[in-house]
Amino acid sequence: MREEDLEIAIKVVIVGNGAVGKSSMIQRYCKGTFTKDYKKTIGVDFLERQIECEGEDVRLMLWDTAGQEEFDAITKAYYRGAQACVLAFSTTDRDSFDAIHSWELKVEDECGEIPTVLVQNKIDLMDQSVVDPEEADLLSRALGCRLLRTSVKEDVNVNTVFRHLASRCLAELRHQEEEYDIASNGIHPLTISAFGPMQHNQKSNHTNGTIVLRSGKLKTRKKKNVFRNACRIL
Ligand SMILES: Nc1nc2c(ncn2[C@@H]2O[C@H](COP(=O)(O)OP(=O)(O)OP(=O)(O)O)[C@@H](O)[C@H]2O)c(=O)[nH]1
Repeated sequence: MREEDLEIAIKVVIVGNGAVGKSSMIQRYCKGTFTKDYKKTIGVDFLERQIECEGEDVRLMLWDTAGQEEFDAITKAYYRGAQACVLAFSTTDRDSFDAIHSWELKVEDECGEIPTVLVQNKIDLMDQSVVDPEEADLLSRALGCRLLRTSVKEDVNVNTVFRHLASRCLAELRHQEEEYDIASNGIHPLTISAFGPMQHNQKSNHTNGTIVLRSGKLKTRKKKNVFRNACRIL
């Protein structure tokens, strides 16, 4: 098998309070649809989309998690193995903005530091905004991630969110591949593992018929966890 036959798979988790528009964002991105009805997510949901990014075939696996606290125990398990994260809040919901730090901590607890984007959704309702634009900018700077303002309803900036994350992940991957080359004189040690909710120490598994190859040994950096879990799939 040639390296160009391989595809890069990125697991992205979308987190944030209930009703900020997480499910709508994933539906919009993967299916091109939008519905006004609110049906709260029970536990987790999953959709995927294939894109081309910087000359690479990338499969984005988008994990939609319930924003309601009652599902916290279930959803946390699904953060594991994620390589990127969307932190979402709503323009019209102050609590959802105030809760961003705690969502960030929950994800970091399970995944370490991964490429993240802060998303302010529902900007079509800017006239009802309860979040000062400067506050949102400050928060994104404090988190060290980019802020993107979206309207899933009007399809504004949704593609940019996922393209930005894919691009950040590819940069991390390239960086880590360079580190391998140096560390292993060009020999890439690989193990096989499955994506999805998995234990930190899980090495080999098979779910949904998808095989994910992952690097067996990475240079460890403090809490940096991009692509420690999975990168290229058949
Ligand atoms: N005006 C407006 N409404 C939106 C937008 N995005 C989502 N909504 C609406 O907001 C409501 C909640 O959207 P969901 O996508 O179900 O929210 P969620 O974050 O997945 O909620 P949970 O599943 O409870 O975590 C729905 O009625 C959507 O139609 C947007 O950009 N603008």
